[in-house]
Amino acid sequence: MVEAEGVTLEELRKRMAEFARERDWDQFHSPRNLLLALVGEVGELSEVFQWKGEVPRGLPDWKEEEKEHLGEELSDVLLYLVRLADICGVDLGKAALRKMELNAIKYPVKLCKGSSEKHAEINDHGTAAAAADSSSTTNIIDDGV
Ligand SMILES: Nc1ccn([C@H]2C[C@H](O)[C@@H](COP(=O)(O)OP(=O)(O)OP(=O)(O)O)O2)c(=O)n1
Repeated sequence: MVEAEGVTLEELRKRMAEFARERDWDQFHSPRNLLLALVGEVGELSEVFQWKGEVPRGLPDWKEEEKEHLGEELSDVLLYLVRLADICGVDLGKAALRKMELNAIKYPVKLCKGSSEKHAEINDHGTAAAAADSSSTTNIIDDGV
C-alpha cells in the first residue's frame, strides 16, 4: 500500500534521485534526455484522451482501469518534470509559487473574472476601460511582468 498522504514535491524529488542512483541511471538523466522523456509521456497522456471527444469533469463514465491508467500517465509526466527541474537546479515548488504570483499580477481578478481571454486582449480592454473612466484606478498591466 502506497502512503500518499501529504506527499510533497521534495519527497518526489528525493525518491526520483534515489531511484536513478540505485540503478546507476544518473548518466542517462541529462536535461535533454529528461525533457524528451517528459514530452514522450505527455504524448502517452494525450493518448488516454484521444478520440474520446470532450469528457465531463471527474470522468464519471470512465472505468476504474482507465482512471488508473490516466493516473499512471499523469504521474510519469510529473515525475519526469520533477527530475528535470532537479537536474537543472531549479526549486520547482518555489518556482511554481513565484509563477502563480506573477500570474495573479498579469491576470487581475478585476479584469479577468469570468473571462478566458488571453493577456493581450485583457490588457486592451483594461486600457480601454481605464481611458473611458478617468476616475478608474484600473491597474494597467505591465508586459514586462
Ligand atoms: N530511464 C528512465 C526510465 C524510466 N524512468 C521512470 C520514470 C517514469 O515514471 C517511468 C517511465 O517508464 P517507461 O519508460 O517504461 O514508460 P511507461 O511506464 O510509460 O511504459 P511504456 O512506455 O511501456 O508505456 O519510469 C526513469 O526515471 N528513468
